[in-house]
Amino acid sequence: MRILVVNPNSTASMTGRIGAAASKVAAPGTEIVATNPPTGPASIEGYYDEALAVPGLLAEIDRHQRGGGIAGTVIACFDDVGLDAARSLATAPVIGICEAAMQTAALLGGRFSVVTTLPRSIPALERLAQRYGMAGRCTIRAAGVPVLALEDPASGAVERVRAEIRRAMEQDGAETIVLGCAGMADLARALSEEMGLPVIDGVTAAVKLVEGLAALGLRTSKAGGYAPPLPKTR
Ligand SMILES: O=C(O)C[C@H]1NC(=O)NC1=O
Repeated sequence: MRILVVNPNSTASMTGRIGAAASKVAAPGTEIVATNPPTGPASIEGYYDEALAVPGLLAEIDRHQRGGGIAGTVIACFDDVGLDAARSLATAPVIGICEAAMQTAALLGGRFSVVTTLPRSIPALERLAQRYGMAGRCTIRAAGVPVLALEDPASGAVERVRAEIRRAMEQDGAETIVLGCAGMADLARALSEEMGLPVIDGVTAAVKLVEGLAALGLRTSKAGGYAPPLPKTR
């Protein structure tokens, strides 16, 4: 099967790391097609960037869907940007990494903490926690690093993520940790071992969810809100 993993921001190096993390967990026979829009925000840090990223995201999904053979799509941005629109456009399942990570955390423990990048992203993620029924069992924190600092090994960003995870474990009673940025996808396994508790990345969790849904032959329902977009005729 082929799984489309779309990084909605336009930073190709981040897409490369996301695609590599996804490929590492993909089952034999699963091909990961990692892509990003050619234009749009280089990183998504708050509501304005989210809105700007949606047209490019939908164009990438449409382009690859027309090519055929896509078993499912992962929206590789922790803000789950454009998720409902993408589910309306797509025929196969569409999984946002925030929803995938939070649902996975709920299967592995009680309270969990999300560690994202900047404080300005926290309100949007709190809204998603409400939407996904997780608000009562999660704390959302920010490490205070710009998204693109994760692209620079010399930035100290990973150290700040580590320190915020430790604070979550000490202060929040976190039983699991969710990495709140697609740019952290390649950190989860090492951090799980280092911290001694499950550290969950939404990219890899979403890939396995898509594989499972595809294996069950399940697709997004078109019976209601996710019905295909209507042509606009006057
Ligand atoms: O705000 C964040 O860190 C999350 C989000 N921004 C982005 O460009 N990719 C992300 O996963």
